[in-house]
Parts: sequence; structure tokens; C-alpha cells
Amino acid sequence: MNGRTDPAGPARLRRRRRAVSDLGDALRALVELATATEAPADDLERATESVRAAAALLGGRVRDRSSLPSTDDLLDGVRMYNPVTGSGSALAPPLHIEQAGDLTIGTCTLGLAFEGPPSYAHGGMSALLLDQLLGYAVSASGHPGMTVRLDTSYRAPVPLQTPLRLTARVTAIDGRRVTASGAIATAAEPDTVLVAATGTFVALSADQARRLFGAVWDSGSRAG
Ligand SMILES: CCCCCCCCCCCC(=O)SCCNC(=O)CCNC(=O)[C@H](O)C(C)(C)COP(=O)(O)OP(=O)(O)OC[C@H]1O[C@@H](n2cnc3c(N)ncnc32)[C@H](O)[C@@H]1OP(=O)(O)O
Repeated sequence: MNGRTDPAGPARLRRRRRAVSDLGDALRALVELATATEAPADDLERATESVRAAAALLGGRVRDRSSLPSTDDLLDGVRMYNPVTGSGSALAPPLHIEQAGDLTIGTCTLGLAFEGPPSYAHGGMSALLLDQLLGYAVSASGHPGMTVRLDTSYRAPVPLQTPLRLTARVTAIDGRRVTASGAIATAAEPDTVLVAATGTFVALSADQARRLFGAVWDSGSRAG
């Protein structure tokens, strides 16, 4: 059930979305502290019990991959558990994205949980951020598609605990294929490219969209 069919309507949906975001904040803080902590084993063991108790509370009612979260709305672009941007995701930094003309701008700070080389971000994380940002730029251009290729060039390590500025823009549209390029820099030195990426995105045909997402889409329609 979502906000359009829920008898208590939009107020209930707003409250649930706020609760999902608050839980996401708490989980991100937990993941970061669980990575940074040097607490003694006694405290780790007590924390483990508390986390297991919280998990038991959440496990009473769960969805599987064939249903959308009740908080989400594909038509409005609400994806609360997106692992890059979702305010409800424990995995997301989260990356905040805004559109300025044809430029897509992302900001985030990566904590110790994203460490690859000591004190720097894992390279896969940089690719994840850029895949999302390029995908957003492609969608914002009015030609949404799925990533079929992502080339990343790692020029300098991305520092943790440092505000980052990411940029992306669409560079070519060729039939179903859209190309976008982007980069990661620090907010303090936005002109120094640390990681650059070029992505190719392909628009789905109606048949492909139905084959890949039909069941999920139908569950969303049934829900509202
Ligand atoms: C604002 C809202 C926010 C929304 C923000 C949303 C952001 C989301 C960002 C996350 C994006 C993802 O992670 S998406 C998830 C990761 N990606 C995937 O799982 C996609 C997996 N790939 C596929 O399922 C398939 O490739 C399809 C369905 C996409 C396309 O299959 P297809 O239709 O059979 O493709 P095919 O005919 O072979 O190729 C179509 C055209 O693309 C070209 N093409 C195909 N593959 C490649 C390739 N690797 N590199 C270059 N070009 C390629 C072909 O040459 C062809 O060009 P021509 O002959 O037509 O010229």
C-alpha cells in the first residue's frame, strides 16, 4: 500500500518516509562507528546484542525483490533505498544530486566505511558514485537508459572524510545510446580531477522494460 491508496493517505506516507530516513541516518552512523571504533570486546559484544534486537524488530514484515518499497514512487523518482542516494539506505553516503542547466552536480563525504587504500576511498566506490551521477545526468536529459559500459580513469586517490564535488553531463545522444562523462574532485579543489569516467547508457525498448521490470511495476500499480 502506498500514499495513493492508504486510507490514512499522505500524512501516513510522510511519517513513514521520515522514519525511513531517520533509520537510514542512524544506520549510517552505526556503520561508520562500527568501522571506526576501538572499543573493547565487552562493548562490541553488548552492541552486537542491541543490533540483533533491532534487526528482529525490522524482520517482522519484509518485501522481496518483486515488490517496490511502499515508500517509493517510481513516477516521482522516489527511491529511498538507492545504495548511492537513498536516505533510507545504510550503504549510501548518501550522494546529494542537483541539476544546474546541463550540468549534474553531486556532493558527499565518504567515511571510513568506504576505505580502500588506507585513508582513501575504495575504487569501486568511486565507480558506483559516478555510475549513479552519470545515470542521473542521462535521465535528466530526457533519455533514460541502463549502463552498458563505464570506463573509469583513476588519476589520484579520493580522500575520505573530505567533502567531495562530482560533476557529470551528457556528451552525445545517438539513437538508443547516450554517452555521459563525469569526474570526482574535492570541494576545496574542484578543478583537480581525481577520477574521471565515461559511461554508455542504452534506452530500453518497451518489450525489454516489460521483461525486466514488469513484475515490479505491476506490484507498484496494484499498490497504487
Ligand atoms: C532523474 C531521475 C533519476 C534517475 C537516476 C537513475 C540512475 C541510475 C544509475 C544506475 C544505472 C545502473 O546501474 S543500470 C544497471 C547496470 N546495467 C545493467 O544491468 C544493464 C545490462 N545490460 C542489458 O540488460 C542490455 O545490454 C540492455 C537491455 C540494456 C540492452 O540490450 P540490447 O537492446 O540487446 O542491446 P543491443 O541491441 O546489444 O545494443 C543496443 C545499442 O547499444 C550498444 N551497446 C550495447 N552494449 C554496449 C557496450 N557495452 N558499449 C557500447 N555500446 C554498447 C549497441 O552497439 C547498440 O547500438 P546501436 O546498434 O543501436 O547503435
